[in-house]
Amino acid sequence: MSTGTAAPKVTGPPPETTSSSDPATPTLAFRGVAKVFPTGTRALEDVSIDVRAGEFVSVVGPSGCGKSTLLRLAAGLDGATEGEVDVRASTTSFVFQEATLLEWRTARRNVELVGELAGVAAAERRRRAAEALELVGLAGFEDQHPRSLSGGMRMRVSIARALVAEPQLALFDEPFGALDEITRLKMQTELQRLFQLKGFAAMFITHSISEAVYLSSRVLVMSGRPGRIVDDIEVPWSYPRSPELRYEPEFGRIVGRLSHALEAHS
Ligand SMILES: Nc1ncnc2c1ncn2[C@@H]1O[C@H](COP(=O)(O)OP(=O)(O)OP(=O)(O)O)[C@@H](O)[C@H]1O
Repeated sequence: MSTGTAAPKVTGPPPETTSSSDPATPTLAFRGVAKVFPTGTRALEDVSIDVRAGEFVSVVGPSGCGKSTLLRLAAGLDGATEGEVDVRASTTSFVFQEATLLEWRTARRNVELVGELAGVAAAERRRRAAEALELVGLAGFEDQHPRSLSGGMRMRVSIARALVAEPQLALFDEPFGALDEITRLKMQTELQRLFQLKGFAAMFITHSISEAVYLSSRVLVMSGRPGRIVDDIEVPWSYPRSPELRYEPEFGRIVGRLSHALEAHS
């Protein structure tokens, strides 16, 4: 048994042979995963999750229950102490709560960075970056620096940077947590549209139950630390979803069930 300082225990075939196109094979799978930090903190306990192509899975849970740890394991940024994390994606993108942009680069050059690191030719990089920025509604803002963009626009750049890599798996750690409510609702509408368009598998961490329900095909509820999956709720609506969905009685019923599950296991 390792203490969590070992190399990340992420398995799967080499990238060039991986594919998430077979719906029977999860793009991301946790199998009996536990995580104990060297400090002795037991963050996760017996977590098993499958996320398939075309699934948008949100995770909600009380503060400190291990949600970010779960995402870090999925990204290969840290290793499981017990169990296995199996990633079958040729490309994985990660979107953080902060947009984490390079301030001295324009929006376009922030998005181009992904291609630069991958050795993509300059003209092609530029084309892909322009396309990704247009997708997130930032056409015309390509040459602005992050400091002259609003919080919502900065997050759009961050999402464009994630999508330009054409990920099969996209991991989101509370990306809209720092935005005002109106911008947040707008970004939710945008993200589910992009999800439908691109068809990646998504794991999304949030403190907002209604955000989870609006965006997701499934919502997982974690218990208080050590985090375990205590509920797994399917959300019935197809994509794209109208913003008015939030006012449907069934939407409220699912939010209510999740709230009860959270309260019962906090
Ligand atoms: N590198 C680390 N070393 C030691 N303990 C850690 C480390 N990272 C996280 N923890 C602990 O593991 C537990 C889970 O942390 P994590 O950040 O995953 O929770 P979270 O559910 O994302 O929290 P929040 O909802 O407040 O963002 C916490 O008790 C935290 O203090």
